[in-house]
Amino acid sequence: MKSFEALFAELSEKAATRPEGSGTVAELDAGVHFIGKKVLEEAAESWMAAEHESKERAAEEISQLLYHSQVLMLALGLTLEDVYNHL
Ligand SMILES: N=c1c2ncn([C@@H]3O[C@H](COP(=O)(O)OP(=O)(O)OP(=O)(O)O)[C@@H](O)[C@H]3O)c2ncn1[C@@H]1O[C@H](COP(=O)(O)O)[C@@H](O)[C@H]1O
Repeated sequence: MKSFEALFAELSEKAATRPEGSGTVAELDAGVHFIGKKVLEEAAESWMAAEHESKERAAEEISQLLYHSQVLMLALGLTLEDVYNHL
């Protein structure tokens, strides 16, 4: 199991070292407009899974929403603290 902080550390490392085959690097290269659409898509899929599917499916979609949100943060150069400051 991976925590939100551990995932962000992993993705930050990928963004810095740009390993071959990383989906995160590909998504960062695609840019904020592309990443924003992924965030919106996963938000919609989380909602649909919550209303019409199972708790397990909703958890899966929410995990993807968190992942794409972190990629958006990286694309903007935001840290976890930048976001936590608003919680
Ligand atoms: N948690 C995730 C994660 N969640 C989602 N995704 C990506 O987001 C895609 C899901 O969006 P899609 O729209 O393609 O999927 P979909 O067809 O809508 O699928 P569903 O939403 O219907 O299930 C997946 O194919 C992955 O590419 C993720 N990619 C990576 N991670 C984590 O990030 C780490 C680094 O990944 P890489 O950069 O690829 O090495 C990995 O170790 C993982 O832990």
